[in-house]
Amino acid sequence: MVAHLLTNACLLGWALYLVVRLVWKSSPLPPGPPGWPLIGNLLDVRTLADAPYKMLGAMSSPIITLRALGARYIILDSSKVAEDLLEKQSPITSNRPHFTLGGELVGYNKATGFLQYGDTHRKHRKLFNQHIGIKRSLVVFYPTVEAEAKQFVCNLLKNPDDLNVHCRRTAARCVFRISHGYSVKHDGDLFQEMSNRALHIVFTASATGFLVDLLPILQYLPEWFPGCGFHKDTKRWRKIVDDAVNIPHEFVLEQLAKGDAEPSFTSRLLQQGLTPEDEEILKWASFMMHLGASDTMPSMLLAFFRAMTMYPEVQKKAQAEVDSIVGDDRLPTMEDRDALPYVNAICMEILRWNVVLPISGHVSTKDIHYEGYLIPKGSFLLPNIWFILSNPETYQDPERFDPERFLGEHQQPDPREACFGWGRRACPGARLAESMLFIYVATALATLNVSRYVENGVECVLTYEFEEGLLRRIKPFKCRITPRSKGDLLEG
Ligand code: HEM
Repeated sequence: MVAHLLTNACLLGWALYLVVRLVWKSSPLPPGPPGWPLIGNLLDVRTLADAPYKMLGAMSSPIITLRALGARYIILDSSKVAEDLLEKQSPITSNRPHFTLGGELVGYNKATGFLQYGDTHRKHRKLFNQHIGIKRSLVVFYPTVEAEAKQFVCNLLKNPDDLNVHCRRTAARCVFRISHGYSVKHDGDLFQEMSNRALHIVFTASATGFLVDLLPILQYLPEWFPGCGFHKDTKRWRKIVDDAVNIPHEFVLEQLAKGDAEPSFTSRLLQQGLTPEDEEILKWASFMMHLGASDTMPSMLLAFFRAMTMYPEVQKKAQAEVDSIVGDDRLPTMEDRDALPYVNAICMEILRWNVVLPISGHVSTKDIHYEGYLIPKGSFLLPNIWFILSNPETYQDPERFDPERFLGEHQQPDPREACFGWGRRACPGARLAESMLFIYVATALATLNVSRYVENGVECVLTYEFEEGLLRRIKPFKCRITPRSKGDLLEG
């Protein structure tokens, strides 16, 4: 009798389980554009990789599915959806796509941004949070940022036509001092060259690694096998990346041994005493700071110069604010930040107007049931940062550079809640990036005038234009840079 009851209960339980699974699994995927036979939405995925902003917001749903080659790409087209999935469900939406060539073979899978979600990633984040994520520890680096901003405007005034080069160089210099306490000496500096080459490899490897990512078995086949020529490059690339990670780290160890180390992210952590495993984590986290900053920071500075050229009235208003608070006998510092709301609004508008990383990539590690849709385990979750920050329903006249949108009574949403991403993969360099942006912008406003470039007696008019690509870089442009009366403060 008891056995009979037990059998019935088991059968009933099993039937209930099947029904629940069926209902759960039968939820549809979020909607998406129709695909082609065999290739599905492969062409849309290609557009997504080449010029994400071209196809974004094309559908009325804030969550869209593209399907290609057996993979699902779920595009998150609103802040709410991104927050619901990446922030509120972060334990199961914080993984990264797996890269065989760039990741495993070249070694980038040890860098924060590429790590699979888990204990090692959590340790990386802890280092960032403790040392550049909170104001108390970040203040140590303010004097460095202020000194580098001053050096930047000096160099720019000597050679104003090289704006692009100066923006790249100053971002690299500033971050090297913060990460390793190393001062880049000159063009072609060994450390800087190593870092540039290693950073370049991550893009080349992800472009050429497509086939190996699709067919990981290729990594085990010999170099002479058709399609396996990548092995030759891989060994060379791995050495370049290893050097860029290890050599600056060894430099800090030497400086510490001599008692001569400039305070830096690396030196401060090494002084605490680390296990070999944690030291390895530190090396990659420090290296990752360069990758995090290398395209974003120069692009933010260029956007500032472009905006000042296009909107002279914004520049005038900001200069008046800086002059009234800072006076004319010193340069701005981080201490002035709270007293300069208009300058802060310019920085926020740069972050909204100039979205360098239009899209980021997470992977779900469990099935997710959201708003009646099923997002299966292993889907790519792609928050559409560019669209969120350019949606005309949120930001009126989005192509216009308008700091006023963040001031007064009816403020538009703060772009910092989207431009740095959401959840456990959100940018750990956000506070540092914001501080750098503020100091560079305030220092430039205090010391320079930016205006339209004049060629053959004709003023060059700039418009809102960016280059296509996975990173949305500002198109090269010319502007006129001249000193303000505070130019004498730059001496010495
Ligand atoms: C204005 C400049 C910057 C912007 C707009 C920016 C934006 C972003 C975005 C959108 C992500 C991806 C978030 C996600 O996947 O959800 C990211 C990741 C990251 N950023 Fe930044 N970033 C900036 C500057 C920096 C700087 C200066 C650093 C240096 C510390 C940095 C370090 C990183 C790292 C390490 C990651 C990977 C985080 C992880 O995977 O856990 N970023 N950033």
